[in-house]
Formats: sequence, C-alpha cells, structure tokens
Amino acid sequence: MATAARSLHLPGPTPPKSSTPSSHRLPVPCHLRPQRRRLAASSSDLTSFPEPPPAPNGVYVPWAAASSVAAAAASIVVDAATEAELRENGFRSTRRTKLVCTVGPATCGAAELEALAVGGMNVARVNMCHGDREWHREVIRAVRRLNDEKGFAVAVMMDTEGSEIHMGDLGGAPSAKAEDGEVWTFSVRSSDTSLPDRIIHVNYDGFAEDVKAGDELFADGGMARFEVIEKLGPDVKCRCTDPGLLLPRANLTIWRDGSVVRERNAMLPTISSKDWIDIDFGIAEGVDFIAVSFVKSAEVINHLKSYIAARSRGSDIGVIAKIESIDALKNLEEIIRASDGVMVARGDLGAQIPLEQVPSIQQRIVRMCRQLNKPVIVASQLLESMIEYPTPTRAEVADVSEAVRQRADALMLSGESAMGRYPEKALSVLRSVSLRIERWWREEKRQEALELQGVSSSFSDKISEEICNSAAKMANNLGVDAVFVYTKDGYMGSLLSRCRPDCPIFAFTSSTSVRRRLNLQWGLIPFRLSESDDMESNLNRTFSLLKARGMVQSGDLVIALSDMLQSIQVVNVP
Ligand SMILES: Nc1ncnc2c1ncn2[C@@H]1O[C@H](COP(=O)(O)OP(=O)(O)O)[C@@H](O)[C@H]1O
Ligand SMILES: C=C(OP(=O)(O)O)C(=O)O
Ligand SMILES: [K+]
Ligand SMILES: [Mg+2]
Repeated sequence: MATAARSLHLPGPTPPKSSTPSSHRLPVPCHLRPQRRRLAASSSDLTSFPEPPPAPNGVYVPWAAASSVAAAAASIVVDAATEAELRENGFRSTRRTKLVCTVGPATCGAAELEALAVGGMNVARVNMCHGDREWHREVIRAVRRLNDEKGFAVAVMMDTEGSEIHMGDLGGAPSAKAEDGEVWTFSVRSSDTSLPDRIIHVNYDGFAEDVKAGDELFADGGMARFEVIEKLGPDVKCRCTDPGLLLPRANLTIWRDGSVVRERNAMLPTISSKDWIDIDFGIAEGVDFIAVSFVKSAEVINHLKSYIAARSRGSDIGVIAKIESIDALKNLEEIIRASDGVMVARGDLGAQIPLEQVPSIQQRIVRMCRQLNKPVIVASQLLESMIEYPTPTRAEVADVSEAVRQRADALMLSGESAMGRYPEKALSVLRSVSLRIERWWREEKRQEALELQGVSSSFSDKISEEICNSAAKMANNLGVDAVFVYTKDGYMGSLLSRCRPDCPIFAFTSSTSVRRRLNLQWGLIPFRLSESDDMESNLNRTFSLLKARGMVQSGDLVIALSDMLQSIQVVNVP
C-alpha cells in the first residue's frame, strides 16, 4: 500500500470554495437560498402562507413556502434540509442513509456549516484530537445557532482523543513530506519550541521504551511508513520506507514481525484524564453523541454512561463505540450491546489488522449492529481523494455504494470535510450515491433475507418489537406510502428503522433531543410534535398539519404506530 492522493499538495488555511457546478451537485432548493423570503414566525396557520416561489423544476409545490422558521411556531417541526429533500425527491424517495461530517478548518465558518446543513449533513462531528476547547465550543455553538435560527436539526457528535500514540503539531506546519530513504527522528522530548526539520515529537513517554530496532512505524494508519534504525535515549531514529505526507497529530502504530506491538501502550486507559475533561466540556455544551476512541471493552462504555447519567440530569447523550482496535474486535458483541451506536473506524482499524480483512469486518459489524438494534456509522476514507480533487474515484464510489447496500445507518466524512478542498462536493457525492443505490435496491425489490432476532428484554419492549416487525412487513406487502411512529423516547422509532422498510418512516417525538438523536438512524424522518394521550387526535392533528404543508395528501395510505398505546393502525389520510 503506497501513499494515496494525499501525498499531493494540501490546502492552505482557507481552502478555495468549490464554486464550479458538478454533476453530483443537486440544485440548492430555492427556499434555502440566501435571498429566500422569511415568513412571519407568529403564524400557526400553515395554509395561509403567501404564494410560494416556484420550485427549481418549475413545478408548483405547496410546502415550498412553509419555512421551518415559521413552522417552529406551529405544533409540528421538521428541519429545513429534510423538507427541501422531501420536496426535491418526493417523500417516497427521501434519502434513508444518514450523513456525518467532521468539522475542521475547512468548514468551521458559519457559511460553510450552513452549506453542509443544506447539503444534507445530519450530524456534525468534532474530534477532540485536534484544536482546543475554545475552537470546539465555537463550532458547537455555531451548529446550535444554525438549528435555532435556520430551522435545521443537525446533531453534534464529539470524539474523544483517547490514549493513542500520535505525533506532535509539526511546529505549526500544515504537513510535512517524508521521502523514501530519509532518516527521521521520533522523540519524546518536550516540544514547547518548534523542532528542527525531520524531528517529530511523540506524545507518549513510553514510546522509546516500547520500540526496538527493526520495528515498523506506521504514521496515519500506514499513509507513511518507517523502519526503526536505532534508539538514542529519548530519540528514535527511523528510515522512511514508504513515502507519504505527515499531518499534524497523525497517529503512530508500532509493528513487529507482522503484528501490532502492544506493550506498555496497550495498558493506557481508553478514556484519559484529558478525555474526561473533554467529556465534561461536551456535557456542558450539550452534545448529542460522544464517540469513544479505541474502545477495548464494554466496561468503559458502561462507566461513561453512568458518568453521563450522574452528571447531566435529564439529558440523554448517546455513547458511540469506535471500533478501531484488535481488542474491540475481540469483545465486539458486548461492546455493541453496551453502547448506543457504533462507528466502524476503518482508519485506525486498518492499521491494526491486515487491510484485506477490513471489508468483511465492516460487513460483520454492520449486520451485528442491526441485529442488536444499534445505529452504525461507516467511517474513514470513503472519498479520500476528494481531499484534493473535485471528483471521486470509481473505487470510492463503489465503496460508498457498498456501505449503502449493506444498509448502514450512516456514512461519515473525515478529512474530506474537515480540511479538504471540496467539502460540499464530497457531501453531495455521498448524498447522490446514497439516493441512487437506495432506489436501485427498492426497484430491484432486493429484500435481503436477514432474519431479525429478538432484541428486547422487557415484555413491553417485546410487544413494541413485534409490532414494528409486523408493521414493516405489512408496509412492504401493502405498498403503503409511509409509516408513522409516535415514539416518546425513540425506542420504537429505532425498532422500525431496524426493519429497513421500503417506505419512509415519519417519527414523531415531543423531545428535541430525541429528535436530534433519531437523525443518526436509517430511514427515520424525525419530527417534533407535542403529543396528547389521545392517539386519534394525534393522528388527525398530524394529518392536517402535514396536509397543510403538502407533505401528505388525501388518500395516502399510512401505517401508524404508537409506543404509548402499543397500537398499529392502517389508515387512509382523510
Ligand atoms: N479541529 C480540527 N482542527 C484542525 N484540523 C482538523 C480538525 N479536525 C480535523 N482536522 C484535520 O482533518 C483530518 C481528518 O480528521 P479526523 O479523521 O477526525 O482525524 P484523524 O485523521 O486525526 O484521526 C485530521 O487529520 C486533521 O488534519
Ligand atoms: C474514524 C476514525 O477515528 P479518527 O478519525 O478519530 O482517527 C478512524 O480511525 O477511522
Ligand atoms: K484519533
Ligand atoms: Mg481513529
């Protein structure tokens, strides 16, 4: 594996905006363009809005006028991006696969964040490996502002740094090129001052003790490789064997005789003391998900969950387990059971196991997550070449397609959106490939024969599960237009998503945070709706509100489920 496209030049601090139209880019819906009309936020009568502007294709679409800002005052809320997608694709063809974007220097500005939200970002991810807390605070608040002011419902995910071994900051340089045969020194000396050329600071004090002459050192999951020549106290001299680009704080993996070296570094805690402070920060800033790097066992997930429960009364932060080490693979099932979701972190995983094992392990994790009813994100290098270039490779498109075909809940951009030159284009490639593969799947009627095992522990949850399994089957057999699920805590919504039905799932919840968290789950279109105890009146109110916005029509066939009543109804929209 030689260096990839990364070894070419990298963007400076302000990457050029992608302004050229691309075949992947879908038109920005007119009501989301900057000059769009703002509607009175006080009105709750959605039918009385002024004549909307024509849709881009010239077809009159009634809900084009109903901006989410205005809708916030009414009793049903759906986000601006989803509404635009519903309009663009028709609601049967809305995107089922969710999209996560890592925010970095290329996308931290308000305009760039809004462009990602318009482009379909469901979750914004910040990685505590990089940047300081002040920077992350600004980004998290900018996302919240976007949600509050512009009617999006983007969830925020925060990744812990973890105790991985990584390089220092390269003295402020954006990158450094390691060439074949060059000798580089990796040193644990403190790097308060900028280091001379070809000397790299390593963050882990035990590094010089753990390595031996002859070991291989992988930087950034193998994007550049070195051989250890000799140790001189705190300095480790290495020769570059596979040239590549070194990025600030790139991780380092030590290999000996064909396997990863796990000496003292294997004893480092999964959540370091710096991570705990970052977690406090995340709780204080109200993030929706915390993704734990280098999880080794279920224990750490349980520990973090009880920590969060004790620290943040009433709030419900989802804990995502990043599967990126051999230990995680050993304890896979118990880790998935303990967590609220999983990330297939292929970047680091691919540095710990032979690369050719990554695809089958990805498939195994995706399947197991669906069996255990946990959302799963496929991450890293999906569109790596788009860090540099405006068009993906065919192989990358095939990789994205495969993750969509496996029916993963979500796809993630890392460097492509954090520091690449074409963040919006990369997102639009994920979006258009997802839509196309999902449609192909439905047209071909490829119902996979995945037999779902029972997941619920209590009898009441078991009833919900049976209802969802039956409803999904009925929905496919009857060809209904949508399934509506009234889900207080989101559990029934997730059980329905797990069945991956052909039609879209409208999920109604009264909680803003549940609604944001449902954003990570396949096929769910989350709405906020203040529900009453009376299902009949909930249903009628939903119908009239959605009809007024043109989101359903008289005669549409809907299956409605409620977790309060544990009911299932088949109804025509009156
Ligand atoms: N907050 C940030 N500040 C600066 N650079 C960032 C930030 N977040 C991400 N990046 C850049 O984007 C790249 C990809 O992001 P990510 O996959 O989250 O991290 P990593 O590659 O270190 O595991 C990083 O290597 C880094 O160069
Ligand atoms: C998603 C991953 O984690 P990070 O980007 O934080 O290294 C990965 O390793 O693939
Ligand atoms: K990391
Ligand atoms: Mg990683």
